[in-house]
Amino acid sequence: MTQDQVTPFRWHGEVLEVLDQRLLPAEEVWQAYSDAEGVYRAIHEMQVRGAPAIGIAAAYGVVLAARSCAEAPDWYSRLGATMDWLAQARPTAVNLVWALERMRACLAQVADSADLITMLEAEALAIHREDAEANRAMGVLGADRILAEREGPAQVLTHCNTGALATGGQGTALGVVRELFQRGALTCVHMDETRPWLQGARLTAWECEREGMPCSLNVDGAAATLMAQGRVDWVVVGADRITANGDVANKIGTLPLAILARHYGVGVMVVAPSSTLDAETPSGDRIEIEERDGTELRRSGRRWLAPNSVAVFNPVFDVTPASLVDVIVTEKGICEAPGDQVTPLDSLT
Ligand SMILES: CSC[C@H]1O[C@H](OP(=O)(O)O)[C@H](O)[C@@H]1O
Repeated sequence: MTQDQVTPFRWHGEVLEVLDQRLLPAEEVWQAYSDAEGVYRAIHEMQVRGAPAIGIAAAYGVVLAARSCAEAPDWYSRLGATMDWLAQARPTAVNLVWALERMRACLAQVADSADLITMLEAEALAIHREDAEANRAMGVLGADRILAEREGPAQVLTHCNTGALATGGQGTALGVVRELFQRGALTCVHMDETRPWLQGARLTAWECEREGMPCSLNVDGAAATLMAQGRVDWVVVGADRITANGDVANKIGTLPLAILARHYGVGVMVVAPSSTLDAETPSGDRIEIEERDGTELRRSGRRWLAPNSVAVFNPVFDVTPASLVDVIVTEKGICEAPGDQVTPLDSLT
């Protein structure tokens, strides 16, 4: 893969290729799927991950399912059931459901099964394209906001992976970092390794190193010291779901970062496309937080990190209250101090 072609998937009309992110950075292995079952597995097992990316992958999964049932008399009901099933691949990122609802609305427009695949594929490609466009717009808005109140380049800290591997384009939070870098306005991007899945160490560092970005990897627990030493101007993170009151579900470890940032006077910027906004859920306490298997903490590959019998608490997301967020950026606008707004999503949609 050349430097400017980092992408989590490649669509070939009848096959979706997925870059297996479980194996990065050591190996670049592409898995090919020709049915929705494979795409479900790729999402559930986190071969492909990242809120926007799993929505896009699921949309392509619907096209693959349509190819397999377009001749069946019950193609409409079978595709509806497939969408319901794909929506269960992971519970927290609303982008998955949002993309499938887009596909469901497209399906409702199909009058003749002869048009089924063409129409669904066009919708999946549009969802992918629009995400890439949203990434570019958020990069500009987020970089402008960071540079608006400072002289000279910025030092930022990211959590998890929110780059090209997590989206259909240049990334959300990491897309803002890319924009700063391209403007010559990035001193350093500090990357939380992001235990236990290590998206920061394995994925964000891989993306940044490939592009020659000034970057530094740190254990999650070192973020406080970086802030105490004045080495972070902004914490810039993504999101998996932003509720009506502006609460933010994101990778586990985001909440403590926001608490630390408030203590040290560091800004917290959440960068997410409007497909991450969930006006139907009133507040963060109503979000289903995915818990994954304890083996993700007990072992790393063949190496045991803890006794096999030890109990494990492994929620892979947490909820940051709107009151601890300074700025939310979508491709459609910015919301300052969402915790002070009655309807914080209004300026973001
Ligand atoms: C722009 S990706 C948004 C979000 O998705 C990641 O979660 P996961 O790696 O488990 O799919 C992380 O929470 C990112 O911030």
